[in-house]
Formats: sequence, structure tokens, C-alpha cells
Amino acid sequence: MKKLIIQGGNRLAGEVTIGGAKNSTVALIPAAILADTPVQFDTVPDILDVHNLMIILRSMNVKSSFIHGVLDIDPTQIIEAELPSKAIKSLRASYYFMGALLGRFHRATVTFPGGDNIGPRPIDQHLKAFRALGANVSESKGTVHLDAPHGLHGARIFMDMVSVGATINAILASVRAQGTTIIENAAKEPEIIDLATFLNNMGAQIRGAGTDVIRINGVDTLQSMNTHTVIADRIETGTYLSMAAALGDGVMLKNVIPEHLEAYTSKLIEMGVDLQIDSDKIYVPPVKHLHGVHVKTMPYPGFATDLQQPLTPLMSMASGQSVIVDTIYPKRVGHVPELQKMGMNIHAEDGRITIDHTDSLHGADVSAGEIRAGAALVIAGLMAHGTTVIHNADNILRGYDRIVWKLNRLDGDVSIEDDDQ
Ligand SMILES: CC(=O)N[C@H]1[C@@H](OP(=O)(O)OP(=O)(O)OC[C@H]2O[C@@H](n3ccc(=O)[nH]c3=O)[C@H](O)[C@@H]2O)O[C@H](CO)[C@@H](O)[C@@H]1O
Ligand SMILES: C=C(OP(=O)(O)O)C(=O)O
Repeated sequence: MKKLIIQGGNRLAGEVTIGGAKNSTVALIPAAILADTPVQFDTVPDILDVHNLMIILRSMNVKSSFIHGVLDIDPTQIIEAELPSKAIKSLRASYYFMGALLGRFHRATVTFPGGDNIGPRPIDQHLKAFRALGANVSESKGTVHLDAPHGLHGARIFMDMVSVGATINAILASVRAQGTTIIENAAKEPEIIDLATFLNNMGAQIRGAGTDVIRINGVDTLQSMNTHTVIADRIETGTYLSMAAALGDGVMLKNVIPEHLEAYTSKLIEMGVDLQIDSDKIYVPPVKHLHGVHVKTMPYPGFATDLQQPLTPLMSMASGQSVIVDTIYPKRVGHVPELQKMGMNIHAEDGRITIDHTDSLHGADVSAGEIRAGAALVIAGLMAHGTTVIHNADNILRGYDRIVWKLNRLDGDVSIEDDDQ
């Protein structure tokens, strides 16, 4: 494990270029094994999840190389193999190998995935989709076994709740199935559109991605003809927006898709941040006065659960009380005791997080229980007087592209070390 060491108090200024979206990339990489040709992605973020997915690919004899944001994957010599459980457990999105392997081999054995510790994360809707497509599903000792001896056939799948992962897994399993699949009550996240774009450019027939009804006509082969550029990470964007508003003397964010962040940017504007939003960049000027706001997280296009924590340090600067209700993950409150150690007036009770005005924060020894809790601690550490040490920083590195380098370029004082604790 690593630890991040932050000397707080510096004002931030300059430019930061947002990387490719983690939640797209982690679906695109497993999707690559459905191709009958090598594939190439660019603007791939340099994050631990990508490196762990490359370890999983290697176990199936799928060669990959990752240089300067370009990821090449050659699935043409793929073999069925036992997947390395340590790498599978290191991230959530390893469950996409269930859908992708089922699509490719009509069977799969995959350990239950890991990922952020943010409360219960069942996968019943994923398994329901696989069953509907013709797979037998069994579970034993934390492992899921999928088997479709007669192949996969199109089906109508109605999702009981809106799930990003289940929608993507249903697409992966059905894109090469016989016949037509219709996914109803599908998730509408931009990362799902990105995945569908990649697959359609290889010959898939997926219509309606980005709406709540997705229709897939199965095809026999998928062949890549060009490089797929990963969309910009809207959660990384939101994190830097909050940071720039809290501490910035003028920060420009580049490689941004503002349409993907409207619920978030309109909250920042409501707080009093005078964002200057352009077609692919956002300028955050120095902020004068902030008001508290109420936030309720919702599936896209609502306010993203992944952005509630990165907003809390900014909320602590506002006058009046801010309130967060996370309807997606009501137990996503691991950041609260850690931020309290830094002096923040933040409390979690009865499914509500309240943040009251805090005059100043002080450095402390804290732990990043999960990626976005870690992002909140990074922002608070930059705001605080003194030194903050964030243990379990690997959780942050799972999904923030070259974060130490980016923060130091903005005049932050951040270093990373191995942690013996
Ligand atoms: C790799 C990735 O893209 N991760 C994102 C994805 O996670 P993930 O895909 O795991 O999240 P889902 O959209 O599936 O979860 C949404 C809600 O549905 C519930 N649910 C989900 C599936 C299921 O079979 N049964 C069930 O009950 C979950 O517990 C949760 O309350 O979407 C989350 C919600 O936007 C984000 O926080 C994660 O960053
Ligand atoms: C919850 C998250 O990630 P994952 O689903 O990969 O655990 C996140 O990115 O905030």
C-alpha cells in the first residue's frame, strides 16, 4: 500500500487535462476480448484498475501494452484459464469478464469482484440478465459459474433497478448472441454510450444506448478497424472542479465534456462558483462567497454518487448548512470520520450527511477507505494547515490518472511513498 503526503495551504493555479474515464475504460478492456482482431484505445487513464485488468488479460494469453495513454490489446490467441483472484478482487469491474467470457466462450468462472467499500453491492441483476440469455448460473465459495451449453439467445430483460454494471454485462453477453435482446430500464450513463460506440464500430448492432431501452441484434464477429478514444472522466472532472473552487487562483480544466456534468456544475453555480463553461473546457475563477446546498444522488443524468464526497470539502467553506442524501449508496459515509479528524464539521445520521461551515481544517493521519472518500481527503488535505498523511492511497490510485503529478503541476505539494503501516 502507498501513502500520500500533502503539505496543505498552497493556492492552486494553472491547467489540468482530464484523463479518459475510468468507468468506460474498465468496461472497454473486458469488451476487447469479444473482438476477433487486435484493438487499440487511446486517452486511457494511468490508473491501478487498468494495470490490474492487464494482469487478468495476461492470464488468458491476451497480450496488452500500455504506453503514453495508448493501450493495445490482442485477444486473437485467447484461451480459457483460471483468472487471478487477487487482481479480480482489486476492482469492481472485473465482473465484466462474466459477460465478456460468456459472450466469447458461452461459459465463464469468475470470483466475486472487489471494488469500493460503499455498502452492499449485489449483482442479482447481472445474473438475471445472463439467465435470460440462456446461461445456467451457479455460485459456490464466492465464485460465479456461468454455462450456456446451447449458446446464448436474444431475450427481453427488464432491470428491476437502474444498474450501470448490469446494463453493461447484458450488452457484453448479448452482442454476439443469436437474435435480438432488448434491455429495459437500462442505465443511461455516458460510459454505456462509449462502450456501445466501441462495439458498434467493430460491427455490433446496438441501438438506444444512452436511453432506457437498448436493443441489440447479435452479430457473428466483431472486428476493430480503428483506434477508440475513451471519453473524458466526468468524475475526475468534478473532483478537480471542487478542488479548484476551494483553493484556486484560477484553474482551467481541459478535455472536459460539460454535458456529462450538468447536475454537478449547476450545483457549483448554485453555491456561488462562477464557472466559465466552454465546449471542451471549464475555467474556475477564484471564488468569493459560497452558500450551502442540498444534494440528492441519482442515476445519470442526476447528481452522481461518485461526486458527493469530493464536494464535501467545498461545502465546508460555505455559509449555512449543506445536506447530502445518497440514494444509490446510503452507506457511502466512510469519509465522514476521516474528515472529522481534520476538523471538519461533518456528520452522518439517518441516511443524511450534513456539512456545516468550518473556519479551517488541520492536517491529520487519515485513511482512504475507498476512491472517492480518498478524493475528498486529498482536497481537504490541500486546504488544511499542516501535513496530512493519507494511508490506503492505492484506493485513490485505482481511479485518478497520474494524480500526484497533476496536483504538483497545479502548485499542490503532494508526494507518495510506500506505507509500512
Ligand atoms: C465500474 C463502475 O462503473 N462503477 C460505477 C457503477 O458501479 P455499479 O455498476 O457496481 O453500480 P450499479 O449502477 O450497478 O448500482 C446502482 C444501485 O443498484 C444496486 N444494484 C446493482 C446491481 C444489481 O444487480 N443489484 C442491485 O441491487 C446497487 O446496490 C446500487 O444501489 O455505478 C455506480 C453508480 O453510479 C458508481 O458508483 C460506480 O462508480
Ligand atoms: C465506486 C466506484 O468505483 P468501483 O465501482 O470501480 O468500485 C467509483 O469510481 O467511485
